[in-house]
Amino acid sequence: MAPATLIENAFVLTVDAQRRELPRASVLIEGSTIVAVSTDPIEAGDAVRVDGRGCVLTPGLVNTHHHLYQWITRGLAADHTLFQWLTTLYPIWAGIDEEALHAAALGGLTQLALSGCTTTTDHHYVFPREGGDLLGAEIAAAAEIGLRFHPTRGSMDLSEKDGGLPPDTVVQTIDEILAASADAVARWHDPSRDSMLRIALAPCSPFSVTTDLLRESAALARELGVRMHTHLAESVDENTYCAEHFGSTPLEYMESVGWVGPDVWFAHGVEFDDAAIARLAATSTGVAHCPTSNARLGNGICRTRDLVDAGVPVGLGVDGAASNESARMLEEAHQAVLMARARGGPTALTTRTALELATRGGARVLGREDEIGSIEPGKLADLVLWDLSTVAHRDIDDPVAALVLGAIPPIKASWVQGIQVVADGDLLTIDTEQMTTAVATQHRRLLDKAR
Ligand SMILES: Nc1nc2[nH]c(O)nc2c(=O)[nH]1
Repeated sequence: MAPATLIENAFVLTVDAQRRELPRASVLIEGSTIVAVSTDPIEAGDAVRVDGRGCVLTPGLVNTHHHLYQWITRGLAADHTLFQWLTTLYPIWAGIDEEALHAAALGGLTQLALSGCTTTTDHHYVFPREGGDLLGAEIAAAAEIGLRFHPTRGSMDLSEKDGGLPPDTVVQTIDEILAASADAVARWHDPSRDSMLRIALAPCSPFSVTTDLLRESAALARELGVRMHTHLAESVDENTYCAEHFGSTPLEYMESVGWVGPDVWFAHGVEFDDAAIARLAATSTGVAHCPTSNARLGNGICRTRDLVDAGVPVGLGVDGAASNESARMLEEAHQAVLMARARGGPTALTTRTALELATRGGARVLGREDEIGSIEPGKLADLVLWDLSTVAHRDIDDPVAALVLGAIPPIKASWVQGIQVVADGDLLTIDTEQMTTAVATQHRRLLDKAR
């Protein structure tokens, strides 16, 4: 068990139910859990002491949408629409294998950890025949880095020849997908309170999977007690596809196949209309808002204000690094504010709401609001101590403004499950130089394979 740790004299943004902000407070971690939060001195015996002066302590950020494999295909199809971008990249992604995914995941997870993320999901949906144990490779990477991980067993079964978007090389049969999904849950899913690893099922998008796969994946997920995730309402082209193929909007289609409820979350939701927002709220279906990716692909701006006002569970997501080359978690809070205000004016999203979406909002989307997402006794010790003493931050008096509107501050320390992962801006858990070399090698290898 990790030694007790006392973080002292930090500005603590609890993001708890009262949204308490404690200018000079201490937090005591014992084992995996926060045991005390106080503005009075905490008796901590021989706990390791961390000086939080000049720093702000937040809950660890929760990333609700990613495609880690894309770390090794950044910067391609830079000026394309979503459908053009996908059809350009599918043939390259068709070469992904265990080795490539392991390196890519280490790269993407490092970027997340160094931008304040302590829990991330991943939507892995490309399973080429010769790829090997792909989910196992990214699960190993997350364990090496030490992040709490919610990977999804993604899937595609509708290729171009059957009216879908992807080529034959990257789709599987329903039987293969369902067997692999059940196997992934049996091998890895840990439903316990302090779980570091939970699996969800995630057919890719309305234009890359069959209706049967959606129905059967939902039935299997509910039988196994795991969550469900997919891309939805991301672009106008997807609206057109759903209108032409199903005679409905994306959400009407998903609802018709059992895909709404508190165990479902959708990535993007740019195109949700008033009726969709009302249905999402009524069914407690979650949304992963990915502002940078939506802008990078020119898809538009999600109606965050309306989703939040309606009571929809909303978290933030960096999305894959092929559509968000930066893929830094705190940056999504910044972008969420900018995009909401570009769409809805200066009051459309406050900096504090953006911080909430990045923390307790994401925890709710992943069904972990009782365990992570705020700083309070009894919650798991997933914490980030941001150094606001730099020239970029120290004269911004409001720490939330400094964090959400300012440059991404260095991380003095972060903890996942009470174990320190980052110290003074560097990962403690892996050799980042070695990782950088492996990423470059795998990037080259994957592009060469596609030639
Ligand atoms: N932003 C993204 N949208 C997608 N839709 C789909 O089917 N795949 C993707 C993806 O990788 N990124």
